[in-house]
Amino acid sequence: MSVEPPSTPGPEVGPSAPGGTGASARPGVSRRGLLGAAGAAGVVGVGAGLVAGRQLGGPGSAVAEPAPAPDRYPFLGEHQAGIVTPAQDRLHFAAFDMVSSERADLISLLQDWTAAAARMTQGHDAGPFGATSGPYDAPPDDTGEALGLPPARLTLTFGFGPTLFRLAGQDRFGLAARQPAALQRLPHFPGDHLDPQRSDGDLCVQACADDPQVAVHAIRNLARIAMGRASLRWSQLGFGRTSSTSTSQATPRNLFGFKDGTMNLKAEEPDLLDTHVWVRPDGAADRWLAGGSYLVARRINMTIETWDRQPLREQERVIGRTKAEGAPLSGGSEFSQPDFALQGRGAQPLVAPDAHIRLVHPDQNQGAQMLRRGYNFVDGSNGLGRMDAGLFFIAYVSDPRTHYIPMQMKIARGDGMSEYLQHTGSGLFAVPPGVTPGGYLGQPLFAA
Ligand SMILES: C=CC1=C(C)c2cc3[nH]c(cc4nc(cc5[nH]c(cc1n2)c(C)c5CCC(=O)O)C(CCC(=O)O)=C4C)c(C)c3C=C
Ligand SMILES: [Fe+2]
Repeated sequence: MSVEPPSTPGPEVGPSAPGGTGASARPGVSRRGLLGAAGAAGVVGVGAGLVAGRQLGGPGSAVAEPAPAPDRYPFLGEHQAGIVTPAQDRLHFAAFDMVSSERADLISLLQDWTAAAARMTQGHDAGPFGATSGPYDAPPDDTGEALGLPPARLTLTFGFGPTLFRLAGQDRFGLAARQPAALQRLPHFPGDHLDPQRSDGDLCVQACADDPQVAVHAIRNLARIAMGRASLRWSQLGFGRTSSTSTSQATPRNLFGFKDGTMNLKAEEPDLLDTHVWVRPDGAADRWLAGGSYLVARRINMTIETWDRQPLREQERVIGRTKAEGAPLSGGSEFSQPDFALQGRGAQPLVAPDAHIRLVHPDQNQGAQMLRRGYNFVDGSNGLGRMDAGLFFIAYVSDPRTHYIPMQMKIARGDGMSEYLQHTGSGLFAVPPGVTPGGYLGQPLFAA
């Protein structure tokens, strides 16, 4: 893995650079850079890279340090990190609206976000000076609450909403001709109770980490950097992952108490990811999205108090799986394929006709699969003794028209689980491919 050295100061700062002796320099050591050595070489605005490879015992020692579990993921790559990356435990998801209508501001924002994301995902402060260095009479280029914290496997995944391309018929940034046909506001589904203040947005950022403070720090600093160009529209915290995205992970549980993520697409299935997650462009409009994906976000409230009063038999009937092991009610163990034809007493199907796993199974959806990456949330209580709780559903798909919308319509119309759900937020975003060395997020979108 390549690593990033502490950044060199910009020329505008001169003697107040970190470690400098200028009268306006702040005392103190520049930041998390002490902890985070690995990095993001070659990214716009970020310094050149070094090669990692610490050895125990110093030069000449024959004993190589055992490879530690990675505490950070590379920022550069063919695809953005945070999609097939093993799902971390915490989420801070944010949607932004552009407040500037200048194309140059959008591009400079994406460049600045690229540089900051490359730094923060490697455990560094958001800017080259850090929270406690730099000009004493200027705001620090990092907010400071992640000082001393490890990278915590932070990933930052960026997306573009339909309104970035066209808003009220207006081509705001000269991008209208590049709006993919699939990138439209999601349709209204039966039972939707969407809050506009928790929906849509020009841009989105999914911050995932194993430490909530690291995820929040990242979003906060991206919002700070965006000031004057984009502003926060809405955001959502998640405290526990509800899916596995790698066979190396145990299946977690959602707030209904059931294992969630058993049949999810996994990083170890590249052929299926090519078919169901990564975009295959079908024309000039979406060519820039090759290697990218679509992110579906749905804030789904779960009436857990009502659910908790249901007998175990009913809970298992609604899901179609056992609560203990997560095995299909047709038999077998967690990873067994359900047998939807198998009947029990009274010739009733063992997996009920309106069971969730029957309705969402690929066989019932023209083979469509998705990579789910959702999180449990509790946003306090409503004053009537009920928690504002649920599942912040995130899914990555190659085309929402075939891989999300028909399935969601089916759930909304006929899934026994819908009785316990209310969709309160929604968004669809095109997720550009990963950043190449020297490039910036979404750069192919702006290419001539
Ligand atoms: C439109 C897509 C889906 C929504 C919305 C959705 C909401 C939702 N799901 C659960 C709980 C479980 N879902 C499970 C499996 C599952 N769910 C979807 C899609 C949506 N779920 C798919 C595609 C699958 C996998 C189907 C398959 O390939 O066989 C499961 C079973 C365990 C698992 O396979 O992950 C559970 C449990 C909740 C609570 C929820 C909304 C709050
Ligand atoms: Fe589901």
